[in-house]
Amino acid sequence: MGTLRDLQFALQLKIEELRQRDTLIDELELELDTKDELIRRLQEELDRYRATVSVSGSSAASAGTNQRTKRKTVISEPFTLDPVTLAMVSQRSCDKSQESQRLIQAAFLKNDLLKNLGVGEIRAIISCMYSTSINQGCYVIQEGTNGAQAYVLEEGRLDVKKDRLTLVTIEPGDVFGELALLYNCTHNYSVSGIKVLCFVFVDLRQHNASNSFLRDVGNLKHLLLKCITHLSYTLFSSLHHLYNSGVIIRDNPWKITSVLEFPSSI
Ligand SMILES: Nc1ncnc2c1ncn2[C@@H]1O[C@@H]2COP(=O)(O)O[C@H]2[C@H]1O
Repeated sequence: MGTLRDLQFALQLKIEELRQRDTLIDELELELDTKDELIRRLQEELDRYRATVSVSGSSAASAGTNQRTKRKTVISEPFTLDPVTLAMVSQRSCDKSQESQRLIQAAFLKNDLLKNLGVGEIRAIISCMYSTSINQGCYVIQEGTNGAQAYVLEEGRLDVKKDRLTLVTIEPGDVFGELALLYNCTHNYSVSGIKVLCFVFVDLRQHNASNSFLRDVGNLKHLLLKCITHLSYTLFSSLHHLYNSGVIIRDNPWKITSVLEFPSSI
């Protein structure tokens, strides 16, 4: 049987062993964090690469239906969309030419709020968008109305107005109406034009599930939230404040520097 001194010595050895293990765990956790970050960046790179490949030229379009179908099922991590839903969405797609799809995709990729979606997710949304035309002198969006839809302009020109004053002009390939939709508030600006063609992106949060098409694609509402989670909280607060006080924020000078989770109330 060991003496008290032996036991104390054994205890110290154990304590030292535990300390070394703690240090090792800390190091491994750090390494894991670094690898997670690397994976995230590579995933972003991959998404960007896939988007570029699919946007570039019609040669990709002629590469065969099989390849395209396969690409449609690619979903970016960590925001996953149920593959079954995505498949159903794709099958029920509203027909669009390759050219229109490229125009919408490019519009999404140059929009600060939408560009962080994965390429598979952008395609899922595109497949649900439908085409509409606006007659001469019509308002596409009226200031103060609910943000139920967002649009991509296909043809023509539109004016963004506040108190009848034109602030900016929307060109083909621009997304508009997305601010009220994503901030879940009313439009702060009116948008009107002469003879335009738009693609409409419906807010799935505001439709009841009785419509089977919308019920099937109901999961896409998470994509809207994903757009918002890609903005830092500070940036969002500033934008939200400016947006609600009627200041133009679309061409904002801020850069998105970090990715933070939002409180669930947003
Ligand atoms: N500089 C701008 N400032 C604010 N809105 C703009 C600007 N340019 C285009 N818009 C669009 O005009 C839309 C009006 O409706 P929303 O406020 O929902 O979203 C707005 C934007 O999509």
